[in-house]
Amino acid sequence: MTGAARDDFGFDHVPETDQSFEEALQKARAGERLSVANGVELMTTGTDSAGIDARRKELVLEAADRRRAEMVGDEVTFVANLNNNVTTACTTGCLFCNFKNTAHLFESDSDVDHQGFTKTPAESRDIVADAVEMGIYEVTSVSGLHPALVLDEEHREILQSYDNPAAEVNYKPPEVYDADPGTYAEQLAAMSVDGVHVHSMTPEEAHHAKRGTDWTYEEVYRRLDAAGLDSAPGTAAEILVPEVRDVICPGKIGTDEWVAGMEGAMQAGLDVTATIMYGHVENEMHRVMHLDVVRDLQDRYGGITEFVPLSFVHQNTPLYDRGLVTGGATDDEDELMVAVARLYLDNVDHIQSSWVKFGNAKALKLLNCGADDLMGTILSEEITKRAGGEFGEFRSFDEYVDMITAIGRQPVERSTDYRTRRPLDIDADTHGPMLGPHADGTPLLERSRDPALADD
Ligand SMILES: C[S@@+](CC[C@H](N)C(=O)[O-])C[C@H]1O[C@@H](n2cnc3c(N)ncnc32)[C@H](O)[C@@H]1O
Ligand SMILES: Nc1c(NC[C@H](O)[C@H](O)[C@H](O)CO)[nH]c(=O)[nH]c1=O
Ligand SMILES: N[C@@H](Cc1ccc(O)cc1)C(=O)O
Ligand code: SF4
Repeated sequence: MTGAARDDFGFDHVPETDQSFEEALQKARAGERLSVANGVELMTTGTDSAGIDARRKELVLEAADRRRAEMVGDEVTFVANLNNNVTTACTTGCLFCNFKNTAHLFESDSDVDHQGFTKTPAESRDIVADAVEMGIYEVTSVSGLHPALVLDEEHREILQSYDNPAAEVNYKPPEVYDADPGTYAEQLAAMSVDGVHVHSMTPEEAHHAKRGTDWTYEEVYRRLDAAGLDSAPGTAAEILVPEVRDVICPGKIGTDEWVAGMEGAMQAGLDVTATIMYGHVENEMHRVMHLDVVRDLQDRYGGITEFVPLSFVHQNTPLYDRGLVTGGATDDEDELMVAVARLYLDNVDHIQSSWVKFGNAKALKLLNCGADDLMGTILSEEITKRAGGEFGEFRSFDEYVDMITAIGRQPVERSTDYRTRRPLDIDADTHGPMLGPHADGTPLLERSRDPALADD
């Protein structure tokens, strides 16, 4: 187990079943659909004894690795992408998050210093344009819920029509703040440089983009699509069980709302990803219940391109500061999370191993536990770094080739939706992206217009 005192929360859902580990393993090996009880048996290496059994764990990892090979083969994919976070101002206050800064600090009359930022649409465009010139295929943009951020001008008018917009619908006009983020539509349009793929608007952000209106998620995502959105990240999922959300993110949308947001995105024709953020107060039952919500959603809509296990980074977070946790997931837990995700999610093709959360060595190990994707180049990172993560903000194509060939697999540059795939020539002298609108095979940083980056 982790250092988390998980028994202290009095949860209704606990990792207990009337099933056996052996039966669950046998079903997993046979490719049969697993029940929640089966998943818990695998995730705990058996509820018949406490702690992780090393021999049983190896059997679960082996079954998941074999399933990965059957489902998607030996290629390891990654995407040439940039993270561009628009603002760190947020009013939600999730206890696992150190990315956000309390939104009122951003107001012009605040004299409290803070490390946060808000970019205007023009600033976002410049940052994305530079990365597109370097050869990226995708920009990922996730942000805090800034009170001045609205979907579009029609949304702003609706919010302004309330008697007390700040109290009723969490809206304050941009004039109150030092920097104006514009609207979501303006930000998406600004980031849509030369056809680069824009991956943005989590269900939490979509909820913010519809606050105070009777718009459906489908309608909101259609408007965002028209503004330039290409696919949506399924973060804000955390653990999709209400009793866990009550502890770690009471201000956030609930499980049903997250599902409704994802459904709306898929109804609007967008691909989505799905995530889990684990290794804090939750137990193995919660993790598997979460996988069940994702599998059910995928059965109904089929638009989830990948599942991303995000291991909780604890160092600088309120959960850790307040003593609610004493650490994150152990190596055993990370391995079993990836493996059981592969075995449980029989309808999701790709499982991501995140080097920014795990570091290179563990990320590679997880590619032998059921994962087949190694994330993206990202070029900059704020969420993990601010939480205390230590694995940097960028990986080059050369590093990707070195890492993936070191475990005997084939590196493949992918599009966000995985439909376009380019196996890399591992014998070439240098490796760079080829799929982005301006990509020509030159290594990413060599083509930067920003001298500070090019000198790296
Ligand atoms: C920081 S939020 C930004 C987007 C938006 N505000 C939202 O909540 O969807 C994106 C995701 O980062 C992840 N995250 C935040 N803090 C983290 C931490 N300390 N460790 C791991 N993941 C974290 C959470 O899964 C969260 O949903
Ligand atoms: N896993 C993390 C990601 N993943 C996003 C991917 O890089 C990519 O955008 C997605 O696969 C869609 O193509 N990004 C982070 O910033 N941090 C992560 O931990
Ligand atoms: N930005 C998120 C991760 C993420 C983004 C997009 C995705 O599709 C998946 C995961 C984080 O750092 O935690
Ligand atoms: S996870 Fe998202 S919603 Fe929660 S505090 Fe962080 S930025 Fe805000």
